[in-house]
Amino acid sequence: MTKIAMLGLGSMNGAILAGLLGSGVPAENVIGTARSAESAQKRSEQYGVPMVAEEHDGAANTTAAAQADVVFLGVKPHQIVDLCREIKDALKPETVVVSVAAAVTIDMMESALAEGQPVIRTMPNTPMSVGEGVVGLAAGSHVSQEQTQTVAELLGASGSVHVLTEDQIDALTGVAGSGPAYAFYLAEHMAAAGVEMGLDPQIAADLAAQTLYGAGKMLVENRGQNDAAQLRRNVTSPNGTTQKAIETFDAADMDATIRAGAKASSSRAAEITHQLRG
Ligand SMILES: NC(=O)C1=CN([C@@H]2O[C@H](COP(=O)(O)OP(=O)(O)OC[C@H]3O[C@@H](n4cnc5c(N)ncnc54)[C@H](O)[C@@H]3O)[C@@H](O)[C@H]2O)C=CC1
Ligand SMILES: O=C(O)[C@@H]1CCC=N1
Repeated sequence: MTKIAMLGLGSMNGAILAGLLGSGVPAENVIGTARSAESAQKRSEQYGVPMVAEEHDGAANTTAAAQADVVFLGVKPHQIVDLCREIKDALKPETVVVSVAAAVTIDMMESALAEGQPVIRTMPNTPMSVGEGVVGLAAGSHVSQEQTQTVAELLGASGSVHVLTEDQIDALTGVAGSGPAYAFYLAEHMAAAGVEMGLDPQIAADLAAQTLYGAGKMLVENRGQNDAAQLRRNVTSPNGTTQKAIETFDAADMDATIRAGAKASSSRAAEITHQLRG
């Protein structure tokens, strides 16, 4: 069975790991690393996988990477290239290096690794932790179809996988990578409105959460039949309550604001790429 190393087991790698474990990958086939001993201890208790802290063992990343068939890089974008350099000589030639980082390009990683090392750039989102994620995947120059398939299958257990060209990854970041935050933002403010109108905060939060969950489920189950606009129209009675809410959103240009926000996320990814190139 595929041996997996998760270097930098924080929020995003943790979300992927939760999905992997939920899909039946045995915990003993995974090894994780974190910077601090405290964080390693916490993640080990959370997921039941062996963890090594860089703070305790300077060779934590190389030791973990050397054992793996697939290595997930889950550190911050500005740390990815250094981490590639660090593990370069420890990797088996056929080990696939999978980055989850925004903005770090395949060529940046390939240049920091041994010639011919397979690299896959992904952009996942945190709902992978509950098996409902989205992940975009772009394969580097030295990745076989079988290797892409192996990684797509690992990730596919926790969400829908879209194989894209690398120049489409930033767009996916703007819609889906950052997207859960847009939904949480909506939930925050729907609940706040409920509290302002006199509801108990816990009840208001539950109403917002369940409404977004139910609406999301309807969107998914109606794919190919009724799109988001049609489902919205189905809720909107002429001259009724929903119409008033949507008119209020339109008057504030919320449609344009949401598009601008998603594009700003995508542009920020491109800007970070530019900064990382120096
Ligand atoms: N949080 C999110 O929703 C998403 C994050 N990402 C990407 O995931 C990456 C990580 O982001 P988060 O998980 O949010 O950050 P995080 O801070 O939760 O996780 C980073 C982890 O890396 C560890 N770390 C730092 N330096 C290390 C080193 N030298 N060796 C081993 N471990 C080290 C830290 O201890 C921490 O556990 C970023 O590159 C980000 O672009 C991608 C999609 C979504
Ligand atoms: O905010 C970020 O930079 C990361 C990448 C996509 C979602 N979170």
